Amino acid sequence: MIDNNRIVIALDYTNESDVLAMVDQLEPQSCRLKVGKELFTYCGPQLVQKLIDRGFDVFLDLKYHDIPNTVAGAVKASAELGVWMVNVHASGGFSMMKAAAEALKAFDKPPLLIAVTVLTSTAQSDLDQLDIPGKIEDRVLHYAKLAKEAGLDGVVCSAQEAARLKAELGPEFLLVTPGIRPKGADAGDQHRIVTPAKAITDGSDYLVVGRPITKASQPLQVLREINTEVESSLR
Ligand SMILES: O=C(O)c1cc(=O)[nH]c(=O)n1[C@@H]1O[C@H](COP(=O)(O)O)[C@@H](O)[C@H]1O
Repeated sequence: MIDNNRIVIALDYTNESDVLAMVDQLEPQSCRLKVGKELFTYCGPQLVQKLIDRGFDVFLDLKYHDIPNTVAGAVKASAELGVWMVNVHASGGFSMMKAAAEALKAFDKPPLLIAVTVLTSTAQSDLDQLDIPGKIEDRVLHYAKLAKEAGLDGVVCSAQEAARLKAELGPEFLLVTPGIRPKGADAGDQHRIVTPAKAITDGSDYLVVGRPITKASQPLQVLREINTEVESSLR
């Protein structure tokens, strides 16, 4: 069962003091935290451990994409760190995803393992430029089906694809959706954006939100507003 704590804050900072200045204002009951490539490269597993020790669920977003043996080892390391969620790139392929899922079988309380489908910063024109055929939403669905078959718990996608994915893959398969923008917020480099209310209504399980909160003059106020929007959409 998923609770009402649906927001995952993307801590895309460059140093520990900025992270802790933000995290000290937050409570584990009102959000989860995401550590991505930038922060992890600056501050490493020690900071992840500090966030876990403060009682937060941590999504380690390193988007592993490598040979199956290497990804299995990296996923195992993240489980040993005690994170709540970890991700791989679905485009790494079925064998790679399966190896990652297998690596977690040895753990009593493994992290949720999810696959990134097509990045929310990707537009149809980007796929065309890469000479990748087909529509984004079809590719997302195809990758999500492969991830489910490989034994993963869910996918990262845009909430624009959430309704279709929930209908095709069932309620238990988790949808983690970045590219969340409250009405009027700056899209930045994101292309496939959705409001918190629409994301929840369409079936997103967890909403990843970075800059709309972290760059706000009053981050806590924005988090509260988003949580209120989420709660009323869940009712
Ligand atoms: O895996 C992710 O978290 C991710 C996948 C994706 O498709 N798009 C995406 O934006 N993300 C991450 O989600 C966060 C979104 O941040 P904002 O655009 O600032 O809200 C960033 O930390 C991204 O690295």
